[in-house]
This record gives sequence, structure tokens and C-alpha cells, in this order.
Amino acid sequence: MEQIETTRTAGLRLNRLYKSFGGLAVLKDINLDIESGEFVVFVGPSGCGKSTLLRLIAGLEEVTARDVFIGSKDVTERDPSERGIAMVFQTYALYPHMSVAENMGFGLKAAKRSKQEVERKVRAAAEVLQLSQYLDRRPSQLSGGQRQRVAIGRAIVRDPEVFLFDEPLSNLDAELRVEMRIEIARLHRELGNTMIYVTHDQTEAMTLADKIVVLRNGEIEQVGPPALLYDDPDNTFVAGFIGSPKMNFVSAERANDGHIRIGSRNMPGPDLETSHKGALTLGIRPEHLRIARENEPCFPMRVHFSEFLGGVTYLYGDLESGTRCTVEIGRGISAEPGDLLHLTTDSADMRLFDGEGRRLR
Ligand SMILES: Nc1ncnc2c1ncn2[C@@H]1O[C@H](COP(=O)(O)OP(=O)(O)OP(=O)(O)O)[C@@H](O)[C@H]1O
Repeated sequence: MEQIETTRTAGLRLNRLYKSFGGLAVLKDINLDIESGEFVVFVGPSGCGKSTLLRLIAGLEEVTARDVFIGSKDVTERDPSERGIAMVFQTYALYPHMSVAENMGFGLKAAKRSKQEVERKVRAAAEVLQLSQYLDRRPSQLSGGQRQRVAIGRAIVRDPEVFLFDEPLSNLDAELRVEMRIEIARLHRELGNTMIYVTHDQTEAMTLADKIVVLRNGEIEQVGPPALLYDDPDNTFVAGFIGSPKMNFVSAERANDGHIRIGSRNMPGPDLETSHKGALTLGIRPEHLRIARENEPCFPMRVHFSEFLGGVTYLYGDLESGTRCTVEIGRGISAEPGDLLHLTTDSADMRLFDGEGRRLR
């Protein structure tokens, strides 16, 4: 098997980055360190500034203020071609009149590399991406997934220090997305390069990332490994964005003795350092709710709808206050629309947030 020459990889540092378009500030004081070899995913709702941040790193947009470092180099003023990066776009941007091999080798050929080197690198990348038998085809003769592989191949042959992906799977159907997601994860393991990946799909973020950066309105809300963001979110935005189905949010109160009051019921609350009392938002993941045993502290939910997915069932219902709630239950428990369930949760699985949505710890 041909060996890919992955000799180079670098970390990044974004230092006090700002970007405005006209008077509109779309990125505000972005500070971020990315380790060499890390897979980092920028995630957030439409318009939060993910693509702009990626384009600033690539050099496709000029920063309004401060610095982008790749490795130890300050590249803020450098052209995209001098940054040691390769970018894979959502639209594959392949040349329709060129073969797969010509498309993949185009950048190297333009950089006046020898014919032998171009051929060798294209062959090696094609092998890694399982494209070897398609090298003579035109893009129009390929499936969507194969075209996206060619676009990735074109990035690989350039042997960049950093790969940048801008929503690369959003034009593919659901099944292919999963397949390509696994492919990209494998590629990262094999190549070991730093990869930065933009998506609005939290499942892609959870499955691919070593580190997720959650953005909202041009600001970083939280940075951390997927499990940390899932288990230990800093605020209701991150808690609600990460995880599917979503975390339940319930208006509640914290009593002097630490009990959490939900509607007319009292539940034992988690230990907190803060002395916060009174109104708050209680967050509970659907898998952390269960049907209470007799005499266990509990609160009622009226079931509206039940969704059987094979391994698990989701029950959707209303609490006393009318708040919507989702419960994940395993096999062997059944509930029908109209049933009144008594739910409980462990205090350690409760996440509490103040009136501004900030986590109470
Ligand atoms: N060239 C531009 N001129 C003016 N405004 C722009 C330009 N590019 C982006 N914006 C604005 O900057 C904000 C961030 O855009 P960006 O494309 O980075 O968001 P995004 O998080 O990638 O969104 P999406 O998921 O929809 O692609 C948006 O309000 C957008 O309208």
C-alpha cells in the first residue's frame, strides 16, 4: 500500500480575534488554542460566525483585529497559499472537465511539482480514500460521496499542516453522511493532522471532535471535549444545543435546605457551592428520568405521545406546570397517551441554571 506523506501538522492560536462586516460585528474577542493533531469542531446555529471564523483561519477573509498563529508563525497578514492549510468545502468545487486524478493533482501541478511527485501523491491519496478505480472518471460520473472524497483527496495531496472543513457533508443524504463521517474520523486517525471542522449538526460535532467549540452570536460559549459539554454545560445554550433529544428545562425553585421544588413537589437537590435560593431553571437529560418506585420523591407527567425506536422509547408529555418533557425508557416499560407517570431523577443528574441561563455550581 502506498504511504501518505504526512510529515507536517501544526497547532493554532487565535488571539483576540474580531471580525466586522461594515458596522456588523460577527466575531467578538475569539481566543482559542488548538493543539497539533487535534480534531476541533466549530458548532452553533446558522449565522453564529462559524464559517467566518474558518475563513479567517484560511486567510480568505481579513481579520478586523488581532492575530492568527499557525504553529509558531503569525500568519495574520499571509495569503491563504502561504498558511500551510487546505480547505474542503460543502460544494466540492471540482473541475467538471478534468478527471478525478487531474482534479486531485491540480494544486500540485500548478505549484510546478514534478509529474512523478504529483502522480505518486494522487495515487497514495486515492488509495486511502478508496478512489483508486475511479481516477480516470469525470466528477459527473461519480456519486455525491465519491465527489466529496475527491475534494478531500485534493486537500490531502497538498500535505497541509491543517485541514479545514466547511460543512463538507451537508449536501449528502443521511446514510452517506454517516458513512463519510466515519471516513473522515478514520482519515484523522491515519493522518494525524490538525483538523478544524465547521458544522451546525451537533451529532457530527459529538462523533468527530476531540474538542468542540460552541459559538453563538459571534462569541464562544464553551470549549471542551464532547463528554464535558454534554455532562457539564456552562449554560442553558450549550446544554440545549448539545445532545439529542434535547435536555429538558423546567422552571423550579431551590429551597433553603437545598431541595428543588418542581410544581407542588419537592425533590432532593444536588450539592452546590453557591448559596443561590429561589427561582432557577432545572435541566435534566431524557435518559436521566425514570419512573419512580413507591415512596420515592417524584413529580407527575401526563404522557401525550410515545415513540418506539427499537432499543429505546421516548415518551413526550407535560408536567404539572404545562412544561414539555421528554423521557427515555428502555424495553419492558410501556406507557400510553393519557397515562400519568411519576418521574424521578438522581440529584447528581440535575443541572441548575440561574435566570440568565448560567450554570449554578
Ligand atoms: N461577506 C459578508 N458580508 C456581510 N456579512 C457577512 C458576510 N459573510 C458573513 N456575513 C454575516 O456574518 C454572520 C456570520 O456568518 P457565517 O457565515 O460565518 O455564519 P455561520 O455560523 O457559518 O452560518 P451557517 O451555518 O448558516 O453557514 C452572518 O450574520 C452573516 O450574514
